[in-house]
Amino acid sequence: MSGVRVLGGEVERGDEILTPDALEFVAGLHRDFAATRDELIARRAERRPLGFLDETREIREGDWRVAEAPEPLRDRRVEITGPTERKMTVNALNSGAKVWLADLEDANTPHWHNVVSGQVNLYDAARGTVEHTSPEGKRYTLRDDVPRPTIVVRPRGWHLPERHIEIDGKPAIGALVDFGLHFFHNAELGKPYYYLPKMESHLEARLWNDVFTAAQRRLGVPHGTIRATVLIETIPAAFEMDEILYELRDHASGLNAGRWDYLFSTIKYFRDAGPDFVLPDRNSITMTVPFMRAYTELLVHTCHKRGAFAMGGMAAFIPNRRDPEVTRAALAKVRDDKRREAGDGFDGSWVAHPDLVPVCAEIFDQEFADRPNQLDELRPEVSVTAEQLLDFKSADGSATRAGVESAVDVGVRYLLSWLNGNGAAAIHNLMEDAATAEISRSQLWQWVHNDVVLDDGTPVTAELVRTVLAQVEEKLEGEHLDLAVELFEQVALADEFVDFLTLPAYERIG
Ligand SMILES: CC(=O)SCCNC(=O)CCNC(=O)[C@H](O)C(C)(C)COP(=O)(O)OP(=O)(O)OC[C@H]1O[C@@H](n2cnc3c(N)ncnc32)[C@H](O)[C@@H]1OP(=O)(O)O
Ligand SMILES: O=CC(=O)O
Ligand SMILES: [Mg+2]
Repeated sequence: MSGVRVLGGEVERGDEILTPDALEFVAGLHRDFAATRDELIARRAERRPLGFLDETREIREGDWRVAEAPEPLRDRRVEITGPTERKMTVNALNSGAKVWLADLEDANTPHWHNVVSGQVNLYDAARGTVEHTSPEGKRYTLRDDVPRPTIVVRPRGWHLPERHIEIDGKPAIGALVDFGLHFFHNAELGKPYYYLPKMESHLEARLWNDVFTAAQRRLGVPHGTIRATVLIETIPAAFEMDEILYELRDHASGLNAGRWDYLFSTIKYFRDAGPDFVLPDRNSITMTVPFMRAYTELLVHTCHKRGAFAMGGMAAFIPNRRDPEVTRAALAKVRDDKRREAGDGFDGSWVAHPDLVPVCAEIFDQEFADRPNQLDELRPEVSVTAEQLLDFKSADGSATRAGVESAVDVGVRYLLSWLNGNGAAAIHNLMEDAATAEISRSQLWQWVHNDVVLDDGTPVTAELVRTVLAQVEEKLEGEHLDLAVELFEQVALADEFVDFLTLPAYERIG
């Protein structure tokens, strides 16, 4: 295992995951692909003018399809997402969903402990041996009377390092650590399925495809065993849906409309582009706003033309078992969201909480009748232009004081949770994770840097944000509060826009 050093501390059963052979496997992927990954990350900073690419016209106009879905991925009508913490792993597997998106990304803080224990839990989950006893003595075991979801793992995006593993003197790449360790230990079970986050181009999809091809060859796994669903959750990727599927066509199983990161990416890409690109308060940008609708319509159309699954996204409303009124409102809103997606042709959707599984199932059951999906809904009438995707003026609403206060409050609370190791949190009855927190802070950055004036006539300045930040700090407490406030100020206000809030935050955790 020359050239590989594990710098992270001991984690229970970590030796079963961080074996010399597994680390050698990850290092092999790193040596082959790190340079390309670095180049592609650097390319992102160019922020080219957006439009459908001339050089790939033949791919868009060509007649090709992705590989047919394997049996465990033919019916994806309800996918529950969640971190790979042990209790939640058991709960997700018992939830009745068709798929569990085991999240090493938006819902996870990549503390070394979470990275390694997440792999332990995934190992046990894949083998049906996961169980847990809570500190209060409650036993969690897998139920025999509920069909077990197919597990689809979401590794970190290309941007995050994993500095607890050093390869040839450099930090490892989070994406290759998460994928590599999972594939190495679980490929033999025949269902290495992944969700791929935050890509910005088909060249990044080509990189994943090359990683998959190499990984399968090295372990003697047949080409095409891996299946990946790509999140279309950045604005540049919306212009390359066909191309992304094409690059991954032997391994592709679908695209997902990751609405929260998509909004974040939109704000980030056009953060300094002037008033036509400024978005109003987060809660006024719903999925029926024309530019968001253009995105989901194009996604369903593209997927079904290519035989790929179109997966819906996350409504952030979550039930509260202690508050029936909150639960009733959340269920109604989630039901509306899933109804729209099912009617638009999606093949299934995401839920954040076990109590939402039946709601989503009911809607898609009705829509599918006796079909396992609706790949046959080709939506030939859909035609989406670049102008429609970029028509941000189509979002009605304004920037408000409540919007500023909520962005600061949610952003700081989320960072506090993240620093404490919980990458997803219920805040004011909404699911908040890395993607939604990115919207909070990037929106403030955009408003401050574009001289936005609130609907009550107040200009949004750094000073205003700092004043609200001080008020929020007063209300909160917790071990890492100072750090959460400091990080929030940096990611919301620093002159040089921070690409991802998780980058500086990661520097500060163990
Ligand atoms: C933008 C995106 O990327 S979306 C995808 C990423 N985000 C996510 O995956 C978020 C997933 N959801 C969650 O993490 C959680 O639901 C939260 C943090 C929002 C709320 O969690 P809690 O406050 O624990 O909710 P609540 O108290 O209602 O939970 C009730 C039970 O359901 C379990 N539960 C809640 N959500 C989940 C889930 N997603 N998966 C598995 N179990 C869950 C809890 O563990 C708890 O179990 P228990 O009764 O055995 O103790
Ligand atoms: O990952 C999903 C999103 O909405 O972001
Ligand atoms: Mg996301």
